[in-house]
Parts: sequence; structure tokens; C-alpha cells
Amino acid sequence: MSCERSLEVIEKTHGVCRVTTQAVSNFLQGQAFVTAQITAAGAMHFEFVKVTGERDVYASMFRCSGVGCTQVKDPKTNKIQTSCPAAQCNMTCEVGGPDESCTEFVSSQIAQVGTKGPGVELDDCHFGECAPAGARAHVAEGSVADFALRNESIFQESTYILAGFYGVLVLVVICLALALYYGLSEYYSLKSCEHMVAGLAPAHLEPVPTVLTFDQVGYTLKDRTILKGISGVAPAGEILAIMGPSGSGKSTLLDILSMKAKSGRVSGQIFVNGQPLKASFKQNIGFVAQHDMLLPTLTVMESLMFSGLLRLPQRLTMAEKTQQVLNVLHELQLVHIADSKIGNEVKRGISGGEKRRVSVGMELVTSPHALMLDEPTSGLDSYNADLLVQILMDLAQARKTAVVMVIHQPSATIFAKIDRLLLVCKGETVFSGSGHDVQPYFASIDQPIPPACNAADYLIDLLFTHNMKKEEDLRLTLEAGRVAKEERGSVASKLEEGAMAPGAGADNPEEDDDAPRSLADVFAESPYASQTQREVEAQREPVPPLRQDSSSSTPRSRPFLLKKASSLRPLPPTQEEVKVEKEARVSWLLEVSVVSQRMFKDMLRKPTLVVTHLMACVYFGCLLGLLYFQIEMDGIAAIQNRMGIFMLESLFLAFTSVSALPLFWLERPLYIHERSNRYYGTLSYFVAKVFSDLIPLRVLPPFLMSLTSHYLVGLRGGMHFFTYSLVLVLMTSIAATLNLIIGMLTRSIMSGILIATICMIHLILLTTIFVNFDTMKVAFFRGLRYVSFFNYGYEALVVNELAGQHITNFNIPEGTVVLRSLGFHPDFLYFNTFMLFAYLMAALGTAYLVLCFCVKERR
Ligand SMILES: Nc1ncnc2c1ncn2[C@@H]1O[C@H](COP(=O)(O)OP(=O)(O)OP(=O)(O)O)[C@@H](O)[C@H]1O
Repeated sequence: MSCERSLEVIEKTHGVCRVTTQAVSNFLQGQAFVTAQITAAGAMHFEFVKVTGERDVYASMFRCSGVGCTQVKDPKTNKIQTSCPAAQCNMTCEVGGPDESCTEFVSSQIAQVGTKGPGVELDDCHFGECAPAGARAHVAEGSVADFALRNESIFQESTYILAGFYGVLVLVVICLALALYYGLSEYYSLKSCEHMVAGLAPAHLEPVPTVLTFDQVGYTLKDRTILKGISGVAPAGEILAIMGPSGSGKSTLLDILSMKAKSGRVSGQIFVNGQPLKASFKQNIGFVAQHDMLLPTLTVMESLMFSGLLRLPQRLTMAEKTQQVLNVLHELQLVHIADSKIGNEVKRGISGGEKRRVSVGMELVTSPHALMLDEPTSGLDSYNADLLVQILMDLAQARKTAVVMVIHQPSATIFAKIDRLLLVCKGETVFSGSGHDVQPYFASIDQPIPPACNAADYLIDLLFTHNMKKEEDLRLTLEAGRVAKEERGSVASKLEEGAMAPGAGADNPEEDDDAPRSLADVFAESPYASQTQREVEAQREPVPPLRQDSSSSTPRSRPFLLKKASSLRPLPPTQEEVKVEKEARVSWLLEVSVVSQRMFKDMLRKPTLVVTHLMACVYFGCLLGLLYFQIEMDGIAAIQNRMGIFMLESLFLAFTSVSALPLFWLERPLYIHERSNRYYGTLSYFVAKVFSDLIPLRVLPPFLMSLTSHYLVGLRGGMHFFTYSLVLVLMTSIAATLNLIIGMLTRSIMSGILIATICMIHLILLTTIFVNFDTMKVAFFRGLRYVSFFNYGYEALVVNELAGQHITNFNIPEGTVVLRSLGFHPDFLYFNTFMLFAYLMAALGTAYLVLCFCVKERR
């Protein structure tokens, strides 16, 4: 198309003018623009529509035709003045309602304006005539061309500026992604540190010998006792193995020793090198979860560097951090696979045993004073399990670290290596002491471990059958009627709950003198128990115990467990400790940069999601572009088609934003693990998440869609295009953030998607196109228009496209009037855009708060 803005009229030209005739402009009251059409023969038609009413819209139409009209162009201002001395006007008042001023105007002024008076003077006219490129040549030959007339050019100068602006934006985003991808990668590959020699630990990371002592640790969850007065010592440089049948409370004990947030009540005392446990000690604990929490797309080196960059003290240089990672790679025998990807079930990477070692390495990088491992050998073959335990033993000895590990059923080789053993059954201590004392102890209680059998297997079997036997004995006792009728109910219910532990009867010995003695009872009275207790006492410095909780009860009345249980609350950090911790932490900006870099890297290494989003949006833009190719501003179809396009685009973007929900869901366990292990703060993760999710998935795709559909459909150009794509980007970002919030709050991915879909449907429903809020009888429901971001977005889109547009061949030729009559607010474009911004900010704020308070580790 090419457009003509000169005075020369090829066939007929359309324009917008300001009315200067006093009588008319008075009547228009500010709506002083009329749409005009002038033909080559000097005939002119112009019309205006005066709109009155707020809720009920009334339109009064004023149409004039004039002959012998003249146009004069002011060369200085370039404005065109038009004069029609003999205009014939007629007026339709009160279309849809009363307008007294119109009736009065008709009777007093119209005759003068139309026939006798000075005619109608129009000023500041903006005429334009557009035609397909080939039409000009046709005109030159003097024949009349059948032009497709348009109100506006689809290519304007400002469009090119905006296209350039967006082009630069896209380039910046691509450069940013590439910079993030390659930014720190030189430190992430083994090649880059070939010049470094393993073994030279940075001075700040000298080992600190640590002895961990725990005394009378108990745990109660909703009136159910899970742990009862467990005591033990994890000496520096040794491994304390916690063993027991499934459900005996091993992981619970490890959680407590690792200072994990527990939902139940924890009692007892924990000492570190004889001092009561301080809250600040958490940062010196390394915790290796039962399942590997690793990002499959990263290499081994990158994973360890991620931990090192975020958790090693700020004062360490990058070279020192890399050195530390290199040392850990050597210690864990991972150098040969340093640049291999972790992998997962879909894309195979390193082996299971290697993954376990990487998980351990992620913690060892920080040189923790105490290392806690939950079943580190589970799922490994005996070679890899032995190798891992041997590595752990060497590390513990070299670094003088207290290592505590839960182990399910170790091989004979591993069992023989265990320095100290804590055997638990149904939350009670069955044995606690040196690994060498296990055989003599069980021999002393008439349960000798057969020499040909794996001691670990034998002990687990023993505890299991002992449990079964004890429960069976109690059942028989009940049947024989030896328990009073009223007592029967309580015992039976205890059995059902599974709370009846071996030796449970010993809580009330006088009630059941003949009850079989549990292994826990037997151990509590053995010299090994006293020995453990002495070791615990020996490790404690003579300091007053932690806050005593008067409400806590004595767990058992036996010599080994005589002391009163106190609530376990670590001492709050002193101001000095807070200062030291603050100084040690890496800066917030570095945290955001490292975390977002990893997110981008992950996204680029499995680009399916981004590519699918981009392709889907471009495809949909093309589809709409072809369906509505170059639609005219003609007749009612002009309104229908445009409203259809915007609704389809909004729906498409809202529903494709659901991907934010499963995306967070898959990341959730990793986030919880890393957050609780102090890799980064919640705000750092959130900012990185917003940055890495919004830009590639919620900004680029809708922008590309708007770009495609805009040119194909022939929507309004210039600033209107900018507003159009901005509104689509804002709507997509809001929808994605709302889905993110739902993903954070729901416990199941399927219900999350269902809830998200239902919420989206409700928000879509509350859009003016589906419901005219002004006609609602209940005031409350009228207020719902402010709830839906969809309503703001959709209204902004249609107003941006239709307000002020002239519609040909339609009895309401003003887009503004049509919008008003449909319940839209043509003057709310900026308000709606601002509200979308505000909505997005509020949604992001809510998402952050939900992440802070609802997505927490509570075990
Ligand atoms: N948050 C919780 N909610 C409900 N029950 C819990 C919770 N935490 C622990 N338990 C219960 O406490 C008992 C001990 O659990 P724990 O996970 O510590 O056992 P475990 O010895 O580590 O078992 P496994 O070897 O099978 O992992 C179990 O009966 C478990 O059901």
C-alpha cells in the first residue's frame, strides 16, 4: 500500500478535521473532531457523533454534505483548512435516549449552519488516501481506480522506530543469555584449571576438628513418640553409623542432628565440641539427602562450582574457590568425569555411584565441620558402596570432621569399617557404642551374631523378629484376658497406631510385670549404655543446660534415661556471629547472577520448552494473520474480527502460561533442598527465577506473536503496535505468575493444573466482552470487573485498536461509540495498561511471599 497525504484527491479521501464553526463546536463540547470525506469533484461529506451518558450511552449523529468545498493548505503549519459554503446538514437526535441539547441545536442552529449561515468551517484536517502500489500508475493514465481505502497507513515512521527498538531489545536479550551461558564457564571446566595442583586447600578452609554429642534426643509428632531419649557421640574424624529397621526413626534423628526444621516437638540436648548447639552452627553442617538433588544438565565440575561459588566465603578469590572444587574432585575420585553431564533417566549421564559422590562433593566443597548423610549407599552396588564409605572414612580422618550417616543394611565389609554404631528400633536405642563392641554385647545378652553371617543383616533380622514377637505376645495377652477390660481399649489402640514399641510396657512396669523385656530395656541396663552416657558427659563442658522446658516429661524411668528431657532450641547467634556470617556470605548480586546463570544454562541445554513456546506463538500469530488477513475497517465485521483476534490471542497466551506451574513443580524439591542447605536466599532465587522464566518464555513469545499478527492482519501501527505488544506481554507475564503461585500452593501437579485452568476461566469470564458490567443489577458483581487482569488487558487491546477509528458502511461509524455501547471505556487505555503493571507487581509480590512462607522444608 502507498498513501497520499497531499491535497490532490485521486478518487475520494478520508480525513479527520476539527470543526471551527462556533455553533457546531459548542454543541460538540470538546468532541470537536469530525470524520470527513471529500471526493475529486469537490463534494464533501462529513459527520460527527456526539456521545452522551456514562452507563447508558446515547449517540446523536450529525451529517453534512456540501458541494463546491474548497481546501487551502497553510504552507507554514502544513494544516489544511476546508470550507463548505453551502452544506446540507441533517441530524438524528437521541439514538437510544434523550438529548435535549441536540433537539435544541436542531431547532435553533441547524438551519443556519446548513443552508443560510456561513456554512461549516473545518480546520486542522488530516486527510489521507491509501491505495495498492500498482494503483498510482493506473491513476496516471487517467482512469478511475478502485482503491481499497484505509484510514491509516500500516507502515509509519514510528513503526520502523519501534521495530528497531524491539530488534535491539531482542539482541540484548540474546547477548545476555549468551553472556550468562559463557560468562563464568571458563571456571566451570576442568581444562581451565589444568595449571592448578590439587591438595593446596585455601587457608580459610583449614579443617576444624568437631565432636558432636547428643543427649536424650526425643521427638514427638502429634502425641506420637517417634524418638525416645537417644544419646550418642560422633567423634572428630570418625563415622557414626545409625542403623535400624525401616521406620525406626533413623532419618528423623539425622534430621534433628542436621538442625532441619521439624514439624513435631524435639527434646534433648546437642553439643558441639562440648558447647551447647548454636543456631549459627547450621552453616557448618553438610547434609546429603537420601535422593540425589542434582541438576541433570550440569557437568560434575559445574555442579561443584555452583556450590562453591555460592557457599564459600565471599573473601575467597575465584581461584581459591576453584582450587577447593578441584581438591574435592580429587578426594572423591571424580576428576576423570569432571566435564561429564550428570544426566537422568531420559538422558544418561554419570553412574549412580558417581552421582552419590557428586552429592557428597557438593557438601564437602564448603569444608563442613559435621557431615550428615541419609542412606548414602542405598541403590549402589557393593563396590561403589564400599568405595564411598572408604572415601568418607578417609575424609573424616583427614579433615577431623564428625560424620554421621544413616545406613540401612550395609555389606559385611562396610559394617567392619564402622567406627561407632547406634542401633535404633522403634525410636529407642538398642545399642550404642564402638563398632568393635557390637559382637561382645549381643553375645552377652544371649543373641550372639553367627560368625558366618553378615552382622548387619543379622541385627536387622533380630530387631524385626523381636518386634513381631513382642507385638504377638501382647496380642495373646489381650486375648487371654490378662488385661483389664478398660485397659484393653487403650493397648489395642496403641497397637493399631503402631506406637507400641518393644519395651513399651516398661513405661508402667507395675501394670505388666510379666511383659517380655525389650532389647532397648536390656541395653539401657547394660554397661555399654553407661559407657555411652559417660562418653556423652565427658564431652560436655560444665555449662548450664539449655533452657529447661518444665512441660516436658521424663521419657523413661531407667538409669540410662533418668534426666528430664528439655526442648531442643539452639542458642540464638550473638551479634558478633551474625556479623561474621553476613561477611562470609556472598553478595546478593552474585547469588542472583550465579543462580540465574544456572537456570539459563539449564534452559539452553534442554531448549525444547523455549523453542516450543516461541514456535507456538509464531505459528498462532501466522494462523490469525491468515484467517484475518488485511481486514478492513468496514462494517460490523471490522469490530467482530478485531475483537475475535484479541480474544483468541489472550486465551492462547493465558493457557500456554500454565507451563509455569509444572516448571516450578519439577524444580521445587531442588529449591527446597538448596534453600535449606543455604545455597542462596529466597529473594535471590525468586529474582533469578523471574528473570530466567519471564524473559524467554513470557516476553519473547507474545512479542513475536504480536509482531506476526500485527503485520499480517493489518492492525493499527505506530504507538498502537507498541501498546498492543506491551499489553500481550503483560497479560502473559501475569498469567504465568498466577500459575506460579498456584504451583507453589498446591501439593499435586494435576490438581494444580486443574485449579489453574478453573481460575483462568473465571478471570476470562469477568471480561467486558462476555459480561456488560454496567447492566448488572447487583453492585457487588459490577465491582468484579476490577478483579480480572484479563478485563484490563482485553479492554486495553480493543480500545487501542478501535477508539477514534472511522468505520465505513456501518450506522455507528465511530469506533469510540461502538466501544462505549458495548460497555468498554475508550478513555481507559492508559489506566488499563497501568493496572496491568500494578497487577503484575502485585502478583510477583504475592508469589514472593508465598515462596517465603509456604514453600519451606518441614520434615
Ligand atoms: N512428618 C511426619 N509425618 C508422619 N509420620 C512421620 C513423620 N516423620 C516421621 N514419621 C514417622 O516416624 C517414623 C520414623 O520415620 P523415619 O523416616 O525416621 O524412619 P527411618 O528409620 O528413617 O525409616 P526408613 O529406613 O524406611 O527411611 C515412621 O513411622 C514415620 O512414619
